[in-house]
Amino acid sequence: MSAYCLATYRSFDEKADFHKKATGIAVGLTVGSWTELPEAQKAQMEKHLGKVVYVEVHEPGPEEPASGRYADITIAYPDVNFSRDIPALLVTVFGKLSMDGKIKLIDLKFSTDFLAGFSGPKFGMQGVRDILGVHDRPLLMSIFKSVVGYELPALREQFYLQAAGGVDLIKDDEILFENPLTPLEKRIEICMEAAAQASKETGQKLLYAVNLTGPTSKLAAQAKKAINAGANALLFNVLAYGFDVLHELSADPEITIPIMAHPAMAGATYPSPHYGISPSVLLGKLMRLAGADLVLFPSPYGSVVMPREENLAIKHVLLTGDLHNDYSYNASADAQLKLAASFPVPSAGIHPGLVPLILRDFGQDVIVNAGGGIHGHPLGTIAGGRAFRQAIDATLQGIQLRDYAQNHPELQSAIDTWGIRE
Ligand SMILES: CSCCC(=O)C(=O)COP(=O)(O)O
Repeated sequence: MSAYCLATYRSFDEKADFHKKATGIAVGLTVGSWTELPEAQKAQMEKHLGKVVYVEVHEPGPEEPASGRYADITIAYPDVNFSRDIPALLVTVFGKLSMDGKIKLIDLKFSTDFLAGFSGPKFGMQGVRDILGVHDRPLLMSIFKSVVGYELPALREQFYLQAAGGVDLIKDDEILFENPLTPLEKRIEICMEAAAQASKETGQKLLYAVNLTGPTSKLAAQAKKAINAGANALLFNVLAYGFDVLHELSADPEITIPIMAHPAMAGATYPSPHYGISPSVLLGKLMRLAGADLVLFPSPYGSVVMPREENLAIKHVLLTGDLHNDYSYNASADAQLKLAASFPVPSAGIHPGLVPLILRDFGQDVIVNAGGGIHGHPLGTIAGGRAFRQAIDATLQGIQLRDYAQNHPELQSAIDTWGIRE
């Protein structure tokens, strides 16, 4: 049987014949034209022809505006039409189509054959936990803040304060690029030194995700330079460089440390209900397929807000969701293709008073991540980390933050500053 990748779209139009539209997509994005072809050529082209799998029309009710009329359309694209890489798939299923009126790509399912071209996250959630030796609680990450224009000693101090507060991971700010004040190798050297110093005090291991930047053709070499300098994780702005670049980095056997995907620029693609690509595809399926070990995305709780159901859909595809389709499902081959889970990192504007909500939605399989919520703590950065750890401990023990805070001044001070969201 031929193999197909499936794309589902939500198409908005007040009057369109959506079945006709679906056929237009299936034919237009594959063989170009069909009914006009002579029979002999049809036989030859059949294996390249896209198929309409499903059209479900939503007619607006009496209270809804006509502009609310839409259809969910699923098209199967024959694998034979594209190479085994994410750019080829995306250009096939949503290249020109992304510019053709109100239409959003809301799901992608991959054939077993297509999935076979990807090994997914090298470490994944379990591998990151194994490196850190922490298996029984959510992890805590902090973000460097105000680092542009700083010199190495100031950076070292900021790193140490974050680490001493008990965080498990520290990431560079995504806007910290290669620069003369804090060049990559020097930055790694002083930060790993500070990590070792803090580790003697906290007894914890720590991952430092250094921002991998520069011209695309030099990124793999830069990553290896970072590893030689002692880096134990990489931060990568995936959407600025492209999913295929992440895939090449994650598949490179000499890149032996976890890769953390930053969502910078994702807001140019997912938020509109009518255009772009849904978050569970953009920040979920494609990130995991391309090999991100950890994936940051806006949370439903903080300063850059994403609706909760979209967050939960990202969580599902990063952790458990099968990426294959059922249309050309090959159970025995697919069993070998289980990709490791990517660690979800809901972020932006997170403070300790949000921890119960985060754990309610994500359970233990989450990294609680904060920049301002750690550095902005009134008692300082170390207290900021401690307040988060206390909020996590309290929530895991089923204790209300307010009660736990009575004997934990760092948490109390955080609650006084940011409050608690129920
Ligand atoms: C929108 S997800 C990326 C989060 C991020 O990188 C960040 O710097 C958030 O910082 P904050 O001070 O809002 O915790």
